[in-house]
Amino acid sequence: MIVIEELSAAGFAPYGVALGLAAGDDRRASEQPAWFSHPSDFWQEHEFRTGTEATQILWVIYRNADPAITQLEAHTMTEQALLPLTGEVIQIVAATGADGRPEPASIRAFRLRPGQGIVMSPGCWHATRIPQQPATCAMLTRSSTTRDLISHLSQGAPLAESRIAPVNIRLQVSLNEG
Ligand SMILES: NC(=O)N[C@@H](O)C(=O)O
Repeated sequence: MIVIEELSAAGFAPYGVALGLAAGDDRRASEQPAWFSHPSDFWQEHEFRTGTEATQILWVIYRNADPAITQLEAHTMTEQALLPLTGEVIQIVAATGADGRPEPASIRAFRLRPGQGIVMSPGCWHATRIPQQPATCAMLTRSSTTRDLISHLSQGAPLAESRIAPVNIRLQVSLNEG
């Protein structure tokens, strides 16, 4: 049973970068490019990398609330960012084990709230669930990875830029679950 954790920079570090958590003072103290003024602040959270292919913005609507996860997906050529817009999502992540499959001991689940986000490192195994209501998210990914995924999903073509692995995971969705 996997407990759903609140997102934290340290907790997500093995899988990528947590976004939207820096407190005001931390933003101002950062060495990263930033500007702070009365009308608006902007600061760099991450420089997104998609290798030699174009970076793509996807709008994604997640509707799956099933606490049982039977497969994880990993994109091998690019980072992937997920930014909840209209509601919370639960991101299940895992590192790769010595056998090249998701490492069971590394499986964790993080609650992503609007205003937060994550950047998953290339190869980060993942699946997404919603706690209740469907949620629209912005996703940054790699155009060729999306084309490759769609051809697999729609025509069964072999994956070139992603991997899918079977798993047997169950999220703890209530306190009285063991
Ligand atoms: N488009 C795309 O890559 N989607 C998946 O990675 C996903 O996690 O939804």
